[in-house]
Amino acid sequence: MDNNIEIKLGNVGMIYQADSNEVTALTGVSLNIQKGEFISLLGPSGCGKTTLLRIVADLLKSTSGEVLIEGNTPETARLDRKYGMVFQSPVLYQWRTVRKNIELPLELMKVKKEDRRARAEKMLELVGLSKFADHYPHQLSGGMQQRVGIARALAIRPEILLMDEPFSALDEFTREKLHEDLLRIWSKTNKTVIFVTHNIAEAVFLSDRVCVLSPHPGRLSAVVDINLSRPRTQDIKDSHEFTALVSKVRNSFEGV
Ligand SMILES: Nc1ncnc2c1ncn2[C@@H]1O[C@H](COP(=O)(O)OP(=O)(O)OP(=O)(O)O)[C@@H](O)[C@H]1O
Repeated sequence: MDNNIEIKLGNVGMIYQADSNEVTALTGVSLNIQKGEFISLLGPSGCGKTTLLRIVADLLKSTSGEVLIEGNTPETARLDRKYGMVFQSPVLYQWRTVRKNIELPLELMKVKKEDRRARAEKMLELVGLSKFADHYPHQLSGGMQQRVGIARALAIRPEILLMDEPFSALDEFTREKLHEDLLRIWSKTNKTVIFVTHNIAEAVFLSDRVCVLSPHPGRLSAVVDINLSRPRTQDIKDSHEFTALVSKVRNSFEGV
């Protein structure tokens, strides 16, 4: 086995039972994800992106196939706290300060107070919010709240960061800034990232590989290598290579 493979998906399928109907959300998804890789799951609404992310996270069990996280089940990986999750809405506790929101998972893990404090400080610095540690969520912009969500996910020191359309509710300017910030954080922390999106340019800008999911039924129709140099800044979007990759990804959808 390749020691560098962190996540192995073998012929993963998911059939939901909805009343008397069956919905095939995913069929035959096979993919190996390397440690430290930045992967996007890209596709239109209903192609099974969230389903696949939830299967990896052990929030759902696939109905066929196999998922291995460093050779173990997703359940083992979850219990070992290998996952950090970031959702479209950061779900912050309004009565807790930014610092206290970031400390919350550490409290649940019974991490000592001084250690919690120190880790939260480090995370605040990483996401550029040190000055806002004692603010409450409603005092922050949407982009800042999402940074708190990222800091909280990273506080438990997960190996794998699972992100479900984390920036889709943000305006274009904020989103672009967060793209660059996320890449900086990723390069500093060496996490494996699975990033769900339906935005082609976002997937190309961020990823090492873009996994294209096509609908009816949800399946992996292509995996496109994004061999753009790093670090990446917004001006890369003006390059011929970038536009060529966006076209290549767009042309790899089937039945959309
Ligand atoms: N709990 C459920 N019961 C029945 N069908 C479901 C359930 N959850 C999802 N589905 C169906 O499975 C398919 C894939 O859904 P999923 O949410 O994974 O897609 P998605 O690509 O993440 O979509 P979106 O971009 O809109 O979030 C869809 O047809 C959806 O209707």
